[in-house]
Amino acid sequence: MSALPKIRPGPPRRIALFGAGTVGRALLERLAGLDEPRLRLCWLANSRRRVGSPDGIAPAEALARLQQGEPHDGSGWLPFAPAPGDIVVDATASEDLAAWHPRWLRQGLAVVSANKLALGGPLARAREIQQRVAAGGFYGDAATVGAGLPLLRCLRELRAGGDRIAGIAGVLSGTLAWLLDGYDGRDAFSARVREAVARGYAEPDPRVDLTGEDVRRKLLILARCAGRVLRYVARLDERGARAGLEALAADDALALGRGNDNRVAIWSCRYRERPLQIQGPGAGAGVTAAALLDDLLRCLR
Ligand SMILES: NC(=O)C1=CN([C@@H]2O[C@H](COP(=O)(O)OP(=O)(O)OC[C@H]3O[C@@H](n4cnc5c(N)ncnc54)[C@H](OP(=O)(O)O)[C@@H]3O)[C@@H](O)[C@H]2O)C=CC1
Ligand SMILES: N[C@@H](CC=O)C(=O)O
Repeated sequence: MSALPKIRPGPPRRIALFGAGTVGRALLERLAGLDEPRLRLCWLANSRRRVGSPDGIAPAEALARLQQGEPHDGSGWLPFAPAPGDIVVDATASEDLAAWHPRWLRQGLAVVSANKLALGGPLARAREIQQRVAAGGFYGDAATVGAGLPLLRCLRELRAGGDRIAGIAGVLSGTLAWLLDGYDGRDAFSARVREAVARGYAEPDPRVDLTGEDVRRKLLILARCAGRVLRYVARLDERGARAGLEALAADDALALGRGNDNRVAIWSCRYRERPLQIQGPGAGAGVTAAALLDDLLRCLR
């Protein structure tokens, strides 16, 4: 058994915490119990109010101080000149704040996020975050998938060891797992959903859980971490027809198209080992109108 890693000694790191809901409050409780002088809470905001103090805010008093705080516009702007070593914690589900993550990293700040919209959102943003981390930035994403289960860490360690991730399957929604576990249809499902919200399992908007959007975000984060790309693939074979999201290896034939490309592989008696492939823009007025004109001209033949 190895010894617990030592936390490096050093000056206090200032923390700016965005979000004082289920997760933000639980973090404040943990900070209050930790009594770690090197983590100094200096800034706290919810969507309406903010409170800041360069000398630090006692985590146990932070929520009471937030109630008296000044109005907050919901942006990720920090009221102090950010210094390297400062840490921003995003415990919101705010798209506006997710857009700040690359900007915070550019400012030299460390970012710790429970918000899945940064790594599970637009590709350009996720890529910039990955590039900043590769260049030495710190981005803590453990809470974004599995609420801290060592999933992303495990994938990274496998890949660092030269492994190639061939597939991932999982039950990734705590809310859906809890809603379906033992449900016998006797109680109203809506009452069960309300209880999942009260238990703090659900997203700020529980429709994000119920529609599968939360799982899609997590799958995207996992796929990006595993070096795979997501494509919505239609398959037709002797087992039947199906369509859905698939995580493909980056060099998979179906993953290579760009933009609005359709890419189709056809297996036949003739093309048994390597499929015949057709690729090109699969949507747009110009190409569609040209196809109509092709058919019109064929009528003349
Ligand atoms: N609950 C869970 O088990 C888990 C949650 N997560 C993630 O953690 C995040 C937070 O979830 P949870 O705590 O349950 O959600 P809550 O709805 O309980 O809390 C969200 C908090 O974010 C605040 N907020 C929203 N927009 C802004 C903004 N622009 N600036 C500052 N604060 C803002 C809200 O303010 P206000 O109070 O004013 O509305 C609220 O305090 C989500 O991204 C979720 O996906 C990740 C893993 C597990
Ligand atoms: N709403 C999410 C919370 C964790 O990410 C879930 O139910 O899994």
